[in-house]
Amino acid sequence: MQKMITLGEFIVQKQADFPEATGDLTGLLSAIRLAAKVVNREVNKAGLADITGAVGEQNIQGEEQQKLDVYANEKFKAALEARGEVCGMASEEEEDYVVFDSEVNNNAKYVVLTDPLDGSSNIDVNVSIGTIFSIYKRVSPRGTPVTLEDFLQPGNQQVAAGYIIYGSSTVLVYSTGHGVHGFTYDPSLGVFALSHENICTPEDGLIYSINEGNYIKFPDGVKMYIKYCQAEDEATHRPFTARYIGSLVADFHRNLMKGGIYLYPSTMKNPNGKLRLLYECNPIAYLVEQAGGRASDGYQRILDIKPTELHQRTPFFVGSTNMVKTVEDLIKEFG
Ligand SMILES: O=P(O)(O)OC[C@H]1O[C@](O)(COP(=O)(O)O)[C@@H](O)[C@@H]1O
Ligand SMILES: [Mg+2]
Ligand SMILES: [Mg+2]
Repeated sequence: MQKMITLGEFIVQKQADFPEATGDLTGLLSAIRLAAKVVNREVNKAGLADITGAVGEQNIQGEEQQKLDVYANEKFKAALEARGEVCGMASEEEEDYVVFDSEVNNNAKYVVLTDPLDGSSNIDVNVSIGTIFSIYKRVSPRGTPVTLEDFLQPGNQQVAAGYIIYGSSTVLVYSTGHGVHGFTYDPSLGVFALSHENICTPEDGLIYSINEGNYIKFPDGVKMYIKYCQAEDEATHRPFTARYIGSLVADFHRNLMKGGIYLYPSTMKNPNGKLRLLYECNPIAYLVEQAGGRASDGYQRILDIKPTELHQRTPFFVGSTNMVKTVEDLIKEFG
């Protein structure tokens, strides 16, 4: 029987690979692990009155906030603030960045950006949802309150990123720049156990994920790519299979494991697309590159985009390298 390796053990083992490590990132990751367990317990009750439905307020995105959006945001915020490694947080559910203003936190090294609950439209209909997180070292001096600049770093400066998917099982997937690893939650033991070490995504896949309901609003290059996916061609195993859950984390996770591409292009209504660069696209792009895949806005590498606003959006094409390259070529040719 293979020995179970828990997330906690794995993080500590990996820390040993870096003699200069201080243990701060280890501490931070264990805070995320704790919050994930707390949120997971609540997600499993989705459908019961006290955790179902909207809170009756809109967030900075103009979206109806769901009770689980707010709950997850509060639990991750509390877990991160309680740790001395984090000086501030930015979140989809917070209009401005949050300063953890205590002497210990002001002296901390890291900032965290998060989408506390991804796939909100699927909460009440029992479809997989998730949490996404992105971690940077601060650029402002330690011992002072965190600043906006600490959050507006390009994705290529991330020191770690990951997501939790609350699905048929709960899986935490993360990377600190040394491969992508997945841990499945064992509720009987209350631990995340290593289940997917060194995830690599195929260069070519057979799945495409896009909300085709927006088809007429898509740029021509994207329309061409959808037609390409649907065309008959045995040599390239087309037509590809269309799969769209409507939760970025769930669509990405499936495609990461099997090979595929997720597309959220610009539309006439959303010329910058829908997804948020800082806490949806950057962490997912970091993971896919660590797994051998590719992520762009159709023209440039997502991780090289220099952010200017906390909640800025970007078109997003992510997944198997050759599939993303194909849609990029069509966008460059047809717009
Ligand atoms: O309903 P649409 O327009 O297809 O958008 C679905 C996309 O929006 C999102 O729900 C946005 O994320 P949030 O739920 O965190 O706001 C993604 O998870 C998903 O991929
Ligand atoms: Mg989201
Ligand atoms: Mg969200």
